[in-house]
Amino acid sequence: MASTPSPRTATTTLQNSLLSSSSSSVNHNKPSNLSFLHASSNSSSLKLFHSVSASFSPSNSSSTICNVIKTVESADISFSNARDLDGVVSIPKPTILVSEKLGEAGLDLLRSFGNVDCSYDLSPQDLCAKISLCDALIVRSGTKVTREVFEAAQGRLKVVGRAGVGIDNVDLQAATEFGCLVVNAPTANTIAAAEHGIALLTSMARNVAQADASMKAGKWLRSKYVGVSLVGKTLAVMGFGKVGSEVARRAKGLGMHVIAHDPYAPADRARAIGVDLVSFEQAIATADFVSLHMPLTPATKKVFNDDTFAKMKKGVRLINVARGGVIDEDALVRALDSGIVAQAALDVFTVEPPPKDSKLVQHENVTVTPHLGASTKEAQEGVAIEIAEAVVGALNGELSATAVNAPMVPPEVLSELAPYVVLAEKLGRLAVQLVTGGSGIQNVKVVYKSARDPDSLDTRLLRAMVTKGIIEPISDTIINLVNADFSAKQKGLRISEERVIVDSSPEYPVESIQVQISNVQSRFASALSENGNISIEGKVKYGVPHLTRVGSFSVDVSLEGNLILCKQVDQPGMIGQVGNILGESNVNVSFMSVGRTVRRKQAIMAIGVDEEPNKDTQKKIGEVSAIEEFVFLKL
Ligand SMILES: NC(=O)C1=CN([C@@H]2O[C@H](COP(=O)(O)OP(=O)(O)OC[C@H]3O[C@@H](n4cnc5c(N)ncnc54)[C@H](O)[C@@H]3O)[C@@H](O)[C@H]2O)C=CC1
Ligand SMILES: O=C(O)C(=O)COP(=O)(O)O
Repeated sequence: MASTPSPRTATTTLQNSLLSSSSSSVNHNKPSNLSFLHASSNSSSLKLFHSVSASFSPSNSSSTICNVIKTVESADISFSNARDLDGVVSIPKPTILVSEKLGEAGLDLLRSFGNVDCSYDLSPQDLCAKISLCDALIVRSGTKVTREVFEAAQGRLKVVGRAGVGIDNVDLQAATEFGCLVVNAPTANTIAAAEHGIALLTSMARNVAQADASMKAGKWLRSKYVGVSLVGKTLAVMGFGKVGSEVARRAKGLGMHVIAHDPYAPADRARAIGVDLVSFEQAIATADFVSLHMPLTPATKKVFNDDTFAKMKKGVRLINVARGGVIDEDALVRALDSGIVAQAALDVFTVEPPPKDSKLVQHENVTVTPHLGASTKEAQEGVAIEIAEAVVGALNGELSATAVNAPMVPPEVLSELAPYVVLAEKLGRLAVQLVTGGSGIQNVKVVYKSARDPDSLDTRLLRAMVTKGIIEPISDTIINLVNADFSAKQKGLRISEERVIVDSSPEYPVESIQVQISNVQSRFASALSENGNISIEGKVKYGVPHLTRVGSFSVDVSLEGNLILCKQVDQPGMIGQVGNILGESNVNVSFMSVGRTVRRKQAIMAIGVDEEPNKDTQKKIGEVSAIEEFVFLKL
């Protein structure tokens, strides 16, 4: 193949980084699963190969690890191959479809790399019709990138770029199944969203939108639109992440007393800007204003509902620039009608756009904006550049720090580590559930005992899976090998690793994995080791992950289903008593293990259960006199 690059093509870097000119198969050892461009040496025909990537969702980690090894060859790429006059084969430019308005600087960057098709307001049918001619798609929150879109792409779509934070409009599972990388731009619109939150807060307090509408209708209603002052009032920031902390900082500047609720934010980061982290109940019961900045996850869906509104101060005011789905919108209408909520200012809605006759939108005490949080010139330029760089990088086959669905590990490493990957995630998931809400997690240490030389043990995937286990239950980010470190850093989480070389068989990559979380309180004090850290350890036995240590106690339970940990006085009959209570409420016990430090003193009982025991059953377990503490953990 000729080596002179054509200036009219965008292929130089592609060729340099990805082109495998002599092999006819995908190079699995290359630590990238994006696109491998292969030019056959005896043919001018260019083919694009996709390696199917794995999704590491908790429910399917082991099966998809096997899938990752599968490689499929796509059809010939459809942009035509061209030869320059001097005979140099030029690879056609990729086509990038931009389906929503994107800043010019980002578009310029994309145009310098590929053919850019800006087609806004496409119907779902039109999007599906176009997508098979596109290598990349860039969207904001208005385009639904559904399974149908990936199906219609017929294997050509390599990357979807979300020019913003929330990726709830992209079917990530489908993207992963179709081998399509999804990247987002998580930082460039933080300030814009925070400023919009403050704009809604202040304009709501002074009835700016309502007064403006009434004047335009020819009225002069000075006494109707008397507002409320902000100084000295309490603002509860729900979700103390990137946007929430910037809102808090600004509200302090307005003279407000700011508290925040975020079970996973470090208290010292809040204290540094004069904000107290409090419990959910305390936040909603004491606030005059409540501003929402948490992600939409199963745990936060409709978390503001009839029950929570009933616990709020009468006359509370609510701001939402996060996601509409965290509020039960019907319950909010009821709370507004009853006066519990005096006013609400909303930028986001469960369905966007909301129905024209939405009672919430039409309510006279509600101020609305059409999802404008990220819509400043500056944020849109920033987001556009951030996403354009990520998409171009992905088309070049580079690792992306903001990839949300693409693990990149050689298949042979994956297959060997598969059971340890499951163990690592489960240990992370267990460890985070042992932390008392509100403690804030900062330091996590993962200790691998292994007989292997450190150089021949690649722990990136294991570390990523521990990180995934810790972060996913508390965020809407999907963690994988690519974004694990980035996400941990974003959340102020320091994950350190230690290798302990043991004298056992190097046939197995890892003997045990220990996860330690330091400087936190535990819901289960016995999980604290002598040095005060939450510490749990697991091993893989016959291919199945097992929990082998909790704090200073040895146990041996396979990590399947759910787990109850009890600390009790080591005496006869304990297994029977707890087993009976579970049996009476039809909770099936899959295994039990008792570990103790000293005979007839304290012991830990680990009980695997298929079903989640209800509150009554848990209460009964807690009432067994010899049981000192217990905790229910979902695996
Ligand atoms: N309206 C708009 O145009 C925009 C909306 N957003 C939305 O704002 C939200 C926040 O975005 P970022 O600050 O960038 O995300 P982030 O990930 O930095 O912060 C989210 C915080 O919520 C916390 N959290 C998780 N579960 C929680 C719970 N149950 N209760 C309280 N806190 C909880 C997390 O620990 C984290 O600190 C997201 O939903 C995002 O989609 C972001 C940008 C623009
Ligand atoms: O970044 C986010 O999460 C947003 O909600 C911004 O949405 P947008 O890009 O303005 O449609």
